Amino acid sequence: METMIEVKNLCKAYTQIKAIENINISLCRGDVFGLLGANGAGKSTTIECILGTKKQDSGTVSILGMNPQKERKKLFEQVGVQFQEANYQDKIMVSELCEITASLYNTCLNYNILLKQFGLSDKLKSFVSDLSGGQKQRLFIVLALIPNPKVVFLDELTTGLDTKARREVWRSLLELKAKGITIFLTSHFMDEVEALCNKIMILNKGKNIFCGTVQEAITASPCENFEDAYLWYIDEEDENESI
Ligand SMILES: Nc1ncnc2c1ncn2[C@@H]1O[C@H](COP(=O)(O)OP(=O)(O)OP(=O)(O)O)[C@@H](O)[C@H]1O
Repeated sequence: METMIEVKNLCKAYTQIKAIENINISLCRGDVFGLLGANGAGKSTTIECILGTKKQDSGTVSILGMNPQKERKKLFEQVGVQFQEANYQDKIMVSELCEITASLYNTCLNYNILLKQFGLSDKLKSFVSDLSGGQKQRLFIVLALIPNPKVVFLDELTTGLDTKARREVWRSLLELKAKGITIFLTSHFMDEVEALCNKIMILNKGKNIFCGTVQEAITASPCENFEDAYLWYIDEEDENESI
């Protein structure tokens, strides 16, 4: 199986705390990986170190066989990233933002098709600033997909989306998975993780406390469903710490 993302012994500390410690992740073509953990567990730090926008203290990262800090330009032709808060000028239309994004890449998908897929066709001539929170979130996923990436990073995938929009995003992502795209996502919703991810990692205070499939997580816990199992892992860890 072709390895798309390989992270070895990734560590990063800030002045006050060790944000992540010895994180190892290996993802193949078509994997949908969910990085889970409470607020402050270290998910964003992990993603930023993997993308090379933060420098790790130690450990190595390879995406599509490239070093994200050294081969940025070449690598990011093939990697899509969903930004939580994009920096765009105030009065820009959806079509203009898509056009500008497309102009950054050598090869692109037709953004009109992507907008349709994510239910935004009728917003083509709207200002981005006039979109609802959920519409913006979907637009950011579209922007991440414009370069026709082999790997996409989606941070807090469906935060702020209504039930129907979430289901539509899931459906679109499963289509991407079927095409062999590797998806790295973070989410606070266990139903979403269950529906999409074939591999998960639970972080607690920067440490990997579980890595495997959703089913393995349930089986290795005393719980019957994934959300209970997730909470059990985190509580278990916190209790061990306080002993
Ligand atoms: N620039 C920074 N300087 C100092 N500490 C930081 C910095 N960024 C993050 N931290 C700390 O590192 C820890 C991990 O933060 P991180 O943002 O990676 O967590 P997260 O899992 O993404 O959280 P959330 O779900 O709230 O987005 C937290 O304790 C946070 O306070």
